[in-house]
Amino acid sequence: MASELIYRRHESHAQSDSYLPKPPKPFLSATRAVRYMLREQRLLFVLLGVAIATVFFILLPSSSSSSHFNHNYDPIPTQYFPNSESTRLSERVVYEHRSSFGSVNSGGKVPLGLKRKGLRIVVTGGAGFVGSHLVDRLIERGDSVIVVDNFFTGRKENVMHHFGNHRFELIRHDVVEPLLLEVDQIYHLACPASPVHYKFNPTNVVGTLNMLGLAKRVGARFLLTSTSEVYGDPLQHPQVETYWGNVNPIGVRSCYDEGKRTAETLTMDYHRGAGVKERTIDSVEGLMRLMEGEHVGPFNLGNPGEFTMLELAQVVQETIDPNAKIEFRPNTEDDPHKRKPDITRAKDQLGWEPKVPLRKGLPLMVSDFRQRIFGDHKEGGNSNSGVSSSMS
Ligand SMILES: O=C(O)[C@H]1O[C@H](OP(=O)(O)OP(=O)(O)OC[C@H]2O[C@@H](n3ccc(=O)[nH]c3=O)[C@H](O)[C@@H]2O)[C@H](O)[C@@H](O)[C@@H]1O
Repeated sequence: MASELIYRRHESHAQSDSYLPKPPKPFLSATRAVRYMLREQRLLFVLLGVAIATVFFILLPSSSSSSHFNHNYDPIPTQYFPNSESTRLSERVVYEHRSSFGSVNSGGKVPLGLKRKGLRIVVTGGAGFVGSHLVDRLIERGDSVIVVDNFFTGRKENVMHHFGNHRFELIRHDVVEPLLLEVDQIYHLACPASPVHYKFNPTNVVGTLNMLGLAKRVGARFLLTSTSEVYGDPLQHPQVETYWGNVNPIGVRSCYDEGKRTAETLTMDYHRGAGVKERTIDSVEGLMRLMEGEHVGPFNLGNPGEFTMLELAQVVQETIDPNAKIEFRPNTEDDPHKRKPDITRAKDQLGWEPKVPLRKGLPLMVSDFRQRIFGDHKEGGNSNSGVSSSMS
């Protein structure tokens, strides 16, 4: 195309004798342009124009990208960096990349390699106490989470703040019925966890079996939250993971104890396929470390601090409600007399140990429940949460 145009111009020069304009002298035209600009302070206006344009282009990307930040962008979570110093540095670099690309690339693409690929994770019992905190952490980390819960003791309100997030789904489903989902990881927490409930509910052996079946079918990593109840009324103190426990198989609480023990058995049976499990949890952090690691078999994740029920009730009075009444009631049959997890394995292999002492943790737990149940954001109110009055 370009060569054709040049050719035509040559052609017209050859044909026209009447008017031959002088070829422009580059030097002359430049001086003419300079003179033009100097005349009547035009140069000043040109420079002013350039300055305004520059300011515009500098401000525009940053202001538009800040709105991208608020709506589209998940910064790489801090836990993926080994220390806080490198975290700050890396985040700053990421934000800078984002703001400069954001204005150019209206599609909002993040440069390859800057964002960790989110996992698809199912959390059964995700509407419960531990489960909902776990879900918060997974969503915060950038994963896609499906909560499966029959709301037996859990509440929709515990996860409602994620409604509208495209990485969150909630399914009302009883895990005793099979379920087919495409996921990378399964946290199996669904369980009637308190004595009030589990006595009336045949254990979730079938639920565990279903979830293990799902894990096997889709090749997902599996984590079962078990319980220290599997140690029964222990004859060994403290209890290490290899302790087999002392459970009355026909007692009133045995449906829970034996149910979880069977769930552990099934998990290990499936593992001789592929699986991970652990016992007694008090920490979402510990759960996540377990899931992300290459460990197999039970881990005690619990607080090895020992106190009597009376001491616990007194701490409740001191830290939560001085007016809470302590009532003495008969113990449930087969209740363990003494229990203390040995957490050496968790310390050595996961680098995990509980960080929150009882006196600090109890008020935190109460205010968490208050917030969930009453939507109450105030600390130290007078309302009795019900935690203290029924202690025996
Ligand atoms: O440490 C423990 O011993 C227990 O800790 C947690 O239980 P937690 O969060 O304290 O109890 P809940 O708040 O009652 O959560 C259990 C969840 O499972 C759900 N669930 C229960 C029973 C059932 O059949 N299906 C089901 O989805 C409940 O609705 C609830 O959302 C774990 O979820 C239990 O697996 C574990 O045994």
